[in-house]
Amino acid sequence: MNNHSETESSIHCDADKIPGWNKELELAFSAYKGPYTPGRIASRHKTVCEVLVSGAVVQAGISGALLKIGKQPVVGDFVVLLDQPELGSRMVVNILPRRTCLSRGAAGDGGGEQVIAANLDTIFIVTSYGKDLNLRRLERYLAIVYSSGASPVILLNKIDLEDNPTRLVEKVRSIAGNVPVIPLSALSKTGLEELSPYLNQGETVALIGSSGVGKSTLINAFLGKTVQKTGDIRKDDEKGRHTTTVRQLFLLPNGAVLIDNPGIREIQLGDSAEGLEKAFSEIVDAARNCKFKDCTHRDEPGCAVLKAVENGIIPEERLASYHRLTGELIFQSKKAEIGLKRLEKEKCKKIALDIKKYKKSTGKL
Ligand SMILES: Nc1nc2c(ncn2[C@@H]2O[C@H](COP(=O)(O)OP(=O)(O)OP(=O)(O)O)[C@@H](O)[C@H]2O)c(=O)[nH]1
Ligand SMILES: [Zn+2]
Repeated sequence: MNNHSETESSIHCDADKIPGWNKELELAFSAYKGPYTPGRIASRHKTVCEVLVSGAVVQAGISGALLKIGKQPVVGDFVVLLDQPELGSRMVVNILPRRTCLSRGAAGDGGGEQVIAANLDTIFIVTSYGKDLNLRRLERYLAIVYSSGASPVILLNKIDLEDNPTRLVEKVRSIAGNVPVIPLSALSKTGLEELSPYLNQGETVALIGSSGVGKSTLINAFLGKTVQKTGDIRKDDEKGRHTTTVRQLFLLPNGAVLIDNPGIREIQLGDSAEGLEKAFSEIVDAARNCKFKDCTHRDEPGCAVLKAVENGIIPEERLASYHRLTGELIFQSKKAEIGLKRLEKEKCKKIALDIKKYKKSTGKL
């Protein structure tokens, strides 16, 4: 395939610099001499990527050698491109070190983690008034975002549909700790200015949240035009139709970067132990006074967490949520372990077969 032609794309790159490029990346890239150029992944398809380079969006393939060692470029990645115009080829040959990365537990029985996007400064967890507002789901998102290394901000979209937004904002704040909770309406463009502190030049913000909460509408509002199709909500169950299909990076006129994520219906915790501790910091704090170091806060004597629940300091639902998510985490890591063991077994089998083949070919069998 000739992937060297510059593509027409909905992604705009007026800046003659790669957004988010910094000194650390410069240093990492300085190891590459010759026909190599830096770029940033704007969208990833199965075998091709759209890549922001200085002042343009280009298409590039992914080097087989890179995939072979398990490196998968994702949206937001800063990459090294090998340009060979004489061969009509442009390839992503390496991924520069990731500052932060948003992952989720991989689907299927192999366990492990799947990186969704990289090099994010802030993650907007978008939820909306109505049935989507689910504190337990927000707690899960918070744990995932904390473990990514990016800072979470909760957006409560569709305030135009709510008579008493303050009550709901307070409800969300009760589980959010120090995380900002911002009520807004993407459709009527109210409250959007509250987001400007997170959208400075060179900063990268990703949006996550269920399908239909208004992520695409929000991106369109920021860009001042329709770049992402939005879906109508089915009246009966308020579940959004899945309208966004590709995870994509958008450049705002001021040089900030927004990354949309298609509605993630079921997001698993992956390897978010640290994130979980941050999302439930009041439980972790209370647990320091438990009698036993390995207290599970279920029925042990001298459990300071259970006492805090009894005294109404920690809501019972918070502890139940913590238990449920901790259980999931243990399940995920077991799954990953089983997956690894299976992989090892397969590897051993292959080595044994190779030895057999070798012996056969040399007449030793
Ligand atoms: N009333 C109201 N409706 C909104 C608002 N924001 C978005 N919507 C509507 O909600 C529906 C879903 O919005 P989208 O922007 O497509 O949602 P999404 O989160 O991008 O969904 P996916 O692409 O499936 O992940 C559309 O019909 C929007 O017009 C808002 O602030 N108020
Ligand atoms: Zn305890």
